Amino acid sequence: MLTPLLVPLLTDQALITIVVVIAVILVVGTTGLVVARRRRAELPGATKPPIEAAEPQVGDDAEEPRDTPTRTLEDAELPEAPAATLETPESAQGRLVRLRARLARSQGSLGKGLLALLSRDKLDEETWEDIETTLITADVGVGPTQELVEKLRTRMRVEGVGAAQAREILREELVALVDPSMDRTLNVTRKETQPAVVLVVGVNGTGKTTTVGKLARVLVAEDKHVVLGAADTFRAAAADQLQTWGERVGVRTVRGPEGGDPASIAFDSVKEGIAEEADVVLVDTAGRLHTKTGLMDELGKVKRVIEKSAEVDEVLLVIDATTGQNGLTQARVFAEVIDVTGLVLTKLDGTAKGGIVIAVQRELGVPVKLVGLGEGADDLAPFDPEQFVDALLD
Ligand SMILES: Nc1nc2c(ncn2[C@@H]2O[C@H](COP(=O)(O)OP(=O)(O)OP(=O)(O)O)[C@@H](O)[C@H]2O)c(=O)[nH]1
Repeated sequence: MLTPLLVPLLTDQALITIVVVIAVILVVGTTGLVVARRRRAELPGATKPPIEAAEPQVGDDAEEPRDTPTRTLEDAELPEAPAATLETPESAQGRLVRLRARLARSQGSLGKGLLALLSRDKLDEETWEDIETTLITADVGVGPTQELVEKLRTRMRVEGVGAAQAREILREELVALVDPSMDRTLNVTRKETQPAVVLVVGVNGTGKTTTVGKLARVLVAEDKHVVLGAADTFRAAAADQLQTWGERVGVRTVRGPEGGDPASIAFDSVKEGIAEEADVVLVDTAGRLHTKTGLMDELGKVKRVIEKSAEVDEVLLVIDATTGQNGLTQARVFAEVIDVTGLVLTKLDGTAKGGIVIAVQRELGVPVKLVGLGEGADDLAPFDPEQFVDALLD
């Protein structure tokens, strides 16, 4: 410390030097304190965006010494992975019973309308004409309508009139018309060395992809090992849509590039099914206008290519029940290019024209095996003639 006595003894130069030294010490000290505080404020937890590290140059020291302990996986906090919860699909049995109310709601005008007419005290010509109109309006088709009216006329004449008889006779004749003798079993049983292969076809928008997804759930509920083939390479979102359906129940989807060759994806999915020893491979195909010959021919190719490695056990044609007579025309054209083994009638919940079940079976001689009764994941049911007719008359 300089005393007032010593000050006069120092030269001006020495005095300036001492003042400068003291000033430098003060500046360095203050800066050090500020830096230390800032560092503390930047410790983890601060929400500052990360600053991109400048490339290290030759001679630069590494920021952390090499002996700093490396954080192990246990130490690092990882973001929590979303739990992959698989859904448990409803078993196929009893689905139609659950969906009966929905069917009754949409088809009420057909069943209950017929019943009301038949229960009249007097069945005159006008009433029979009304019965015919009700059936035709519900898309039963001209042939089956005339057949049914003929039978009802005879039986009502012989067995008498009245609400109770009318209901019983109508029920029996409708069931006969829907034909319970047709084999509606889905061929989804694995053979010794290969999975069952199901090809799903139809016009765009009828509900093919949705049906494949729903069907996968039906099969998973039966403990079957399923592989999905996304051979709809035409609609960009179809493969994603299918994959999402599969992931919900732990089913793998084989897919290819957008716009790729559907036949090669179908082939790959069957190959995968064989390798995984799957029970069933479900192949979704692109929707196509039945009027476009080239696209229709492509379907034949898809089937032939699959058959190089496995038999195709089911070709399910998906028909949108709301399209009425147009659905019938589609069915006819598809049946010409590929052997359809079963029909799926979708959107029966959205139309009163349930008579299409009868008409389309007649047209193709192929049974309706499944019906779609809503957009819900388990709203696809095996078709049962008796339950169907009961729902109409409820
Ligand atoms: N209400 C109702 N909607 C259904 C049913 N089945 C399918 N849909 C709906 O119909 C629409 C079309 O279904 P998709 O499965 O995409 O049809 P797609 O035939 O695969 O269509 P493309 O790939 O364009 O050929 C979707 O909105 C489905 O939710 C059903 O049974 N009832």
